[in-house]
Amino acid sequence: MSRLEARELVIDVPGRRSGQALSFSIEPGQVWGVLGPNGAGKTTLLHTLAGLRAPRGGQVLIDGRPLAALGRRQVARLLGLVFQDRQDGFPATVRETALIGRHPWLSAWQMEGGEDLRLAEAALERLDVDHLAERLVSTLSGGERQRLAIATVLTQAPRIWLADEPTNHLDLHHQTAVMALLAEQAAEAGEGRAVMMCLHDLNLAARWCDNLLLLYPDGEACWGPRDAMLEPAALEALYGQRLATAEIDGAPVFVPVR
Ligand SMILES: Nc1ncnc2c1ncn2[C@@H]1O[C@H](COP(=O)(O)OP(=O)(O)OP(=O)(O)O)[C@@H](O)[C@H]1O
Repeated sequence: MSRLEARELVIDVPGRRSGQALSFSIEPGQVWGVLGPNGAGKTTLLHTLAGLRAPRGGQVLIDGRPLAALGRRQVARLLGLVFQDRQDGFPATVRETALIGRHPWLSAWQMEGGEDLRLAEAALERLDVDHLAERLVSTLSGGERQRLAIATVLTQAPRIWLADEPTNHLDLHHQTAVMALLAEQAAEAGEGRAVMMCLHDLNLAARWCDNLLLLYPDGEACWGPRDAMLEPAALEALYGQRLATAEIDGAPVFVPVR
């Protein structure tokens, strides 16, 4: 079990005055969504929580220990990040790429073993890219790449998931499948994981997240249980966009109004 905590955290958005200090804790079993318009700082927040960017102030802690005090390998075992953008570093197949998820668990020159391969194959199958295992990543479609990125983190098997727009490029079926996977990671009996994701789709957030953090372009923020945060007037202010609201299957649905 691992909990991820932001304590008086001030993220460093270049060229912007320091925004609100963020103090929240993502508990095992919880699924948090980060909402906000383009440029609000969602990716910056996720990268700061992952220890890839220094904050202007405050701390990130895992199970009460400052991230800065943990080694990179230990962080990589505990925390997985699905990036919004990715480049092909060198030619690699889909299977080889998924296996990169095992690197935090191997020593410097250790080759992946049978169990690593089994985990990678299971993750590729779960993300519906197992039929592409021999293909070069450079030949994949946008949605296939996105599913491989998630399969790679699934192979890594972290206790904490940070996902930057995990449904980017995905068709409706795969959007739902990925949200179900992330919810399942959080809910897993006995070993629930802490999950936080940035989302642009309010309706996915309303359906799948239990806590929401709203990030405004001026650095202000608010967070809390989903139902309290899905206030139409607050969401309209967040996006500068009028919304119509309905309820389907017990969950609110938001539609932009022209
Ligand atoms: N290296 C950098 N140099 C200058 N500005 C930067 C840099 N990195 C990020 N920014 C700026 O910081 C702001 C926050 O960026 P960030 O990627 O966190 O936003 P976001 O909320 O994830 O946006 P989006 O919804 O478009 O993905 C943006 O205005 C961006 O242009």
